[in-house]
Amino acid sequence: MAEPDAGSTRDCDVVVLGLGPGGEHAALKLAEAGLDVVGVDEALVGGECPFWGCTPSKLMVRPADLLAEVHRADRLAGASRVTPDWSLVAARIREANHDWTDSQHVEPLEHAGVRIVRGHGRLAGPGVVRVEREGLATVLRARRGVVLNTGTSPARLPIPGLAETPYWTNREVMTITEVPQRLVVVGGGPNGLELAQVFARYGAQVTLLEAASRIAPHDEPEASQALTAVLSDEGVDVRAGVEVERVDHDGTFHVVVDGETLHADELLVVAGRSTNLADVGLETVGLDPGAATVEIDEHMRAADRLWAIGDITGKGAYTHVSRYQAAGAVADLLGRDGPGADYRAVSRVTFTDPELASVGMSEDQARAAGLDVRVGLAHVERSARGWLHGPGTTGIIKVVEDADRGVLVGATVLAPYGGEVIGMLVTAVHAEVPVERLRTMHYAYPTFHRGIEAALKRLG
Ligand SMILES: Cc1cc2nc3c(=O)[nH]c(=O)nc-3n(C[C@H](O)[C@H](O)[C@H](O)COP(=O)(O)OP(=O)(O)OC[C@H]3O[C@@H](n4cnc5c(N)ncnc54)[C@H](O)[C@@H]3O)c2cc1C
Ligand SMILES: NC(=O)c1ccc[n+]([C@@H]2O[C@H](COP(=O)([O-])OP(=O)(O)OC[C@H]3O[C@@H](n4cnc5c(N)ncnc54)[C@H](O)[C@@H]3O)[C@@H](O)[C@H]2O)c1
Repeated sequence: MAEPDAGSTRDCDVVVLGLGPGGEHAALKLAEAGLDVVGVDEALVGGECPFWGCTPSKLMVRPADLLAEVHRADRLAGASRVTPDWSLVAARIREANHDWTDSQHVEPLEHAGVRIVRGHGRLAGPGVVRVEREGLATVLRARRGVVLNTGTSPARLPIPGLAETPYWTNREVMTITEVPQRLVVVGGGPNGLELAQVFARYGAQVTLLEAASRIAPHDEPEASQALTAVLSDEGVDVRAGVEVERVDHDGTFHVVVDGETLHADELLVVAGRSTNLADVGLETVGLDPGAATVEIDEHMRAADRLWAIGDITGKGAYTHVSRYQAAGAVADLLGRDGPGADYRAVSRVTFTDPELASVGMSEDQARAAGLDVRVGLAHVERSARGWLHGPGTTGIIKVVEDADRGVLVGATVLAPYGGEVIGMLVTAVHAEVPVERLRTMHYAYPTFHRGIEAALKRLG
């Protein structure tokens, strides 16, 4: 469908400003429901996840895990040999995202009737969006309202010298064709952990720098500790509680950390994200333009004729949260009754090997919320399946109970397939299944999820 002429004014039912995973889904569903929808994006339709986030990073994780498995085969199956070849990884990423073009995202939208407008969009009052491209402005007037889904960008760290160097963010690293020999990674969150392990497995000498006192600082300390041991065993130099004082580049990166200078061929900074809210006209709808996130109610309403979804809402910077909120906003825009958004059982998975998965509250968060907390901890390597699985098996399962109510409010699984094992704990937290019922159910032998029974037995 033709793009509305730049320089024109156009009426429609809904404008979706920012087409990340949530915006894309909302635009599609609203158009399929018969509304006249305009979708606006200044870059690639589909957002961060398919082009520079989830998909390419997992296309790196999968082959890196295979390399590790082949090495483990030596001890379990027989001598094996593999020659790491990054060109296969790079080619698969390029193929998956059509060489960083977005026709595979645009076509289904246009097929459903969504009109795509390219350019930088700003709110210009309730239900109005002004899009600018190459000096021309298009004004979109939405009868029902605007869905805001502008997402995030890599946080800019105020480290002296850094901005003058050609360091990598998640954008550049997804396009590389060669693995550097020496890599420094700044940030020990999900991004840094996944990528540090990938590059170490592909032969890079990796140093991982985390400012907090431990990597994965938002996860359970037992998981951080176990994951630190895993990465260290694989040769990653894990340094937590450190400060990067300065960065210089003269063909080589020189990274000053607590007085010591590290030298690296590449520097990857994945130390958090900033929401894209500074220049979207929040003030024109009565919202604070300096806010880090947009406050929403349980139907994703943020202001008069404005719905907000995705990372900008601060409810969990994950693709599945963005899609979940999109579904809620669509239902509200279409006047359909439905349950309000519920974030008690948001799950998240860091795709290291073993996978670090969690749901709901950590022990510290539950205590801070004033709950009467009991925790149970089981070690994966001490379980039957852990022992059978052999090398590469380490981890924990930790459950957090609200003892007053006798239900789980959170859980963490660090284990092979941890992202799958967490599934039943998500159900337990979401549906508030009584711990007594969880304790008396069947757990197949010998599975990883059987470790949940062991953790439940230790609640105390
Ligand atoms: C390396 C990496 C790995 C990740 N891995 C995972 C994972 O495994 N699982 C997971 O659940 N999540 C993962 N995430 C997070 C996930 O990518 C995001 O949560 C997801 O993309 C949802 O973002 P969003 O819907 O808020 O919008 P985004 O994906 O950020 O998209 C926002 C869109 O809005 C556009 N835009 C912004 N401002 C404007 C404007 N003013 N005008 C017009 N257009 C605008 C942008 O161009 C962009 O297309 C990862 C993130 C990164 C960086
Ligand atoms: N598997 C997944 O679901 C997945 C994977 C990657 C990213 N993500 C999402 O993307 C978002 C961004 O991930 P991320 O890992 O880039 O950010 P993050 O904010 O989750 O973690 C960044 C880490 O960098 C550290 N840090 C900040 N400043 C630092 C400094 N100056 N020096 C050293 N360390 C510093 C922080 O303490 C933190 O541990 C996350 O919110 C996450 O939701 C999800």
